[in-house]
Order: sequence, then structure tokens, then C-alpha cells
Amino acid sequence: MTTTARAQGATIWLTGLPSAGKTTIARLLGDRLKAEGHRVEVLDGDEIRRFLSAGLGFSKEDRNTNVQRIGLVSEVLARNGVLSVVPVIAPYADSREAVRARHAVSGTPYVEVHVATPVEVCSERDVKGLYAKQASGELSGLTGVDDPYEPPVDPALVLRTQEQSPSESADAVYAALAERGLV
Ligand SMILES: Nc1ncnc2c1ncn2[C@@H]1O[C@H](COP(=O)(O)OS(=O)(=O)O)[C@@H](OP(=O)(O)O)[C@H]1O
Ligand SMILES: Nc1ncnc2c1ncn2[C@@H]1O[C@H](COP(=O)(O)OP(=O)(O)O)[C@@H](O)[C@H]1O
Repeated sequence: MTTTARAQGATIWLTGLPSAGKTTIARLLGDRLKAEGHRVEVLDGDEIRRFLSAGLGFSKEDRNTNVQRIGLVSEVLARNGVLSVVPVIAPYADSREAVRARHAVSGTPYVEVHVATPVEVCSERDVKGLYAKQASGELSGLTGVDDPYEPPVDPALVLRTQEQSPSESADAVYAALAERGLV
């Protein structure tokens, strides 16, 4: 019987406000990693909310449940050699810490990236029109506006996307992975 070396997986969690740039960076990074031959999954938050987290809303409890489910899936993927890129807001420090702890139990790398775009820039971008809806009173509980966002205290990387192109931001995440021997 022969044994094959297993690739090192990891969870790369991109946390930040709506329109911060999480999805854009995740896709660029995912494409690059795939092109280099890595096993990659981008766990799209919107898709997960349509299926795995269908029925959940945006209360603290529901966001926590959503983040724990995604954390579980990502850890299983990462433990099995996949680079799992997660562009999900995850606004609460305690739920992110629970995800980190789950990874620590299996010795699976967890790389937290703060996509730290200021709310003023995010609301200008307003990719999905949520900031406008909040301003007009059509929506409440928008993260960073009238709902909490607890910034990571000790992330692996902080991205100031208002000063970078999307490719530069994705390259910075790639460099953080390279520093850790993950790519
Ligand atoms: N009230 C409120 N607050 C924040 N975000 C909202 C809200 N309502 C809908 N959306 C849209 O849902 C996406 C957030 O889902 P997530 O699963 O990433 O959020 S969470 O981690 O469970 O908080 C988020 O996606 P992104 O814009 O890609 O961040 C929003 O488009
Ligand atoms: N450095 C950057 N990194 C990521 N996105 C950026 C950057 N600069 C400008 N953008 C733009 O910001 C928007 C971010 O949208 P998106 O990735 O959907 O955000 P999120 O997933 O965080 O809600 C896109 O239109 C993207 O082109």
C-alpha cells in the first residue's frame, strides 16, 4: 500500500462590514489558489444562507448559529486539505473565537483577515443597496450602522481596501498564507 502526502488545508476567514470587499477578495484569491493547483472552496455567505442556514435572520443568536455552522463546514474542509475561504461578516468576537477554538482542537490553521474598510466607504460602495435601505428606514439592524460589529483584536492581517485595488488586497492575503507556509 502506498501513502500520499496530504495537502495542508486552512480556513481563511474574511470578516468585515457589508461592501467591505470580502467576496471580491475571496474570489480573486480563490481563483489564484485554484490556478496554482490547490484544493479550494469559497464558502459564499449568501449561498449558505439560502441552504445550510435557510430561515436564519440577523439577530445576534441567528448570526452566531450561522457563523458556527459555517465554521464547522470550513474546519472539516480545511482538516481534509482544502483551502477554505470564508467571506462572511461574523460580527461578534465570541463567535469568531469559538470557530478559532474548533480549529485549534484539530490543529487546523485558521487565518483571520480583517477587511477593515471604514463604514463611510462601505456605504458609498453599497453593492447591494443595504445602506440606502437602512437610511430610508426600509431595513434595520445593518451591521456597522445600527447593529454591532466587533473588530478582531489580533487578526493575521488587516486590509485597508480604500487604499488598494482588489488584486492588491488579494495578493496581501496570499502573502500572509505564504508566510505561514500554507501555499
Ligand atoms: N441586517 C443586515 N446586516 C448585515 N448584512 C445583511 C443584513 N441584511 C442582509 N444582509 C446581507 O447578508 C449578508 C450577511 O450575511 P453573513 O452570513 O455574512 O452575515 S453574519 O455573519 O451572519 O452576520 C451580507 O452580505 P455581504 O454584503 O456580502 O457582507 C448582506 O448582503
Ligand atoms: N481593495 C479592494 N478589495 C476588495 N473590493 C474592493 C477594493 N477596492 C474596491 N473594491 C470594491 O468594493 C466592492 C466590494 O463588494 P463585495 O466584495 O461584494 O463586498 P462584501 O462581500 O464585503 O459585501 C466591490 O465593488 C469591489 O470592486
